[in-house]
Amino acid sequence: MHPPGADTVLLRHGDVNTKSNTVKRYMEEILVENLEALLADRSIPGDVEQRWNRPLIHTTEASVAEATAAATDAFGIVSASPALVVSTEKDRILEALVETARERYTGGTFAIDARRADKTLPYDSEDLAREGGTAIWKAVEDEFHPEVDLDDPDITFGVEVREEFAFVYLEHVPGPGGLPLGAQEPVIALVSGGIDSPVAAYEMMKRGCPIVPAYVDLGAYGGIDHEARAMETVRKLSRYAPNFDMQVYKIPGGETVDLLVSEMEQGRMLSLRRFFYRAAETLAERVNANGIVTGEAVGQKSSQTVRNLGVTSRAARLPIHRPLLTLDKQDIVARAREIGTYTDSTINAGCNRVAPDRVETNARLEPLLNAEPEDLLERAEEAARNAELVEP
Ligand SMILES: Nc1ncnc2c1ncn2[C@@H]1O[C@H](COP(=O)(O)OP(=O)(O)OP(=O)(O)O)[C@@H](O)[C@H]1O
Repeated sequence: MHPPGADTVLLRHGDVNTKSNTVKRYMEEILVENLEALLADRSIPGDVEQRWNRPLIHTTEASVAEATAAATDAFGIVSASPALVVSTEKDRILEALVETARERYTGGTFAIDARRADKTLPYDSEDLAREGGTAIWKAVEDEFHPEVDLDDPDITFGVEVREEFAFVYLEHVPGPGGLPLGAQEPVIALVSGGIDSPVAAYEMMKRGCPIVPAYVDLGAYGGIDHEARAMETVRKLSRYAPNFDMQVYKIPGGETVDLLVSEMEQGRMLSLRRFFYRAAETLAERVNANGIVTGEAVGQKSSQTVRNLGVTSRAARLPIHRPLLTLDKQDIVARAREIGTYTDSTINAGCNRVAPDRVETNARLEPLLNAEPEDLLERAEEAARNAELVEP
């Protein structure tokens, strides 16, 4: 809900504010580019203005809700408020509060949340809260029984007074927080189309890392549905990053999977992980990426016991980032729903089909190396060199 006449979106960032001025300016520039790309991608009219601490989107009242929704998909944005912009004169602000209350207040408790960045003005935020509260009260008391509740109001009238303008708004729509996408170096995201890996990729994007998606084609153990699902999740992630290339590297792994299934029993899932990591590392060298991200979480699967993660991780020298490491499955599912990558049907394909009846939970490196094909890692390197780029 926004005040009548609201045609501006007031944006707040969080971690960007903790940076030195030079870094902050750099990150704000990236943020503005990303916001512009999100608006353009969704055909929402609007100009983004880079402002110290509070970027703004100037749009139309008809598009202000859509612009707010797009802005709260931008990594780095903590919250956004569709706002009416008025001059910093106190009377003009009170008038805007009254107009907003007349149009939007429908009874119940209310509060005013007033902030003033410009300390040279002849009034302070307490004056605004007190006089604004009285003005709203008078404007609606004939029709309703207004009541002030500062702790848990039904409606909050926000006022933020900055150097040149004051903003009046009714909501703080939460954004993802984090850092603007592109503020960090890219990482290879191993995506399987399951529930976990898209969430893990999203979490790295949230910290500013562009992702280079990589899907390992498991041959007969994967199949067209498996691949289609992986591509679908990348498409969903790309909605958050319209100005970043999200083509998928498809790494051929079918022959190696067949070999692992025919030659190994207990440790085969671990050797398959080693194949993934080494292939991802080789791809990282090829595309100048600086890490690998997976959707693994401690103990979620037998290949994800701490011992097994320790053993399999030795296949790569690059760091393997596991942003879901300590999350419970239900939290990951909730996150997947929030970001739109959740899929509720399961297909019997991918790693589940490769898993042997008796799984290894307590691997040791030496016996695993002795059991797996001698050229496993060379195969992974070659597969990564042969990876083809496909449109998700
Ligand atoms: N075919 C694949 N291509 C690329 N990466 C994969 C593939 N299969 C698995 N991975 C990566 O390995 C991780 C562990 O896979 P696994 O199937 O054991 O676990 P998971 O927790 O069920 O993951 P997901 O839900 O993402 O499939 C995945 O999160 C993903 O990062």
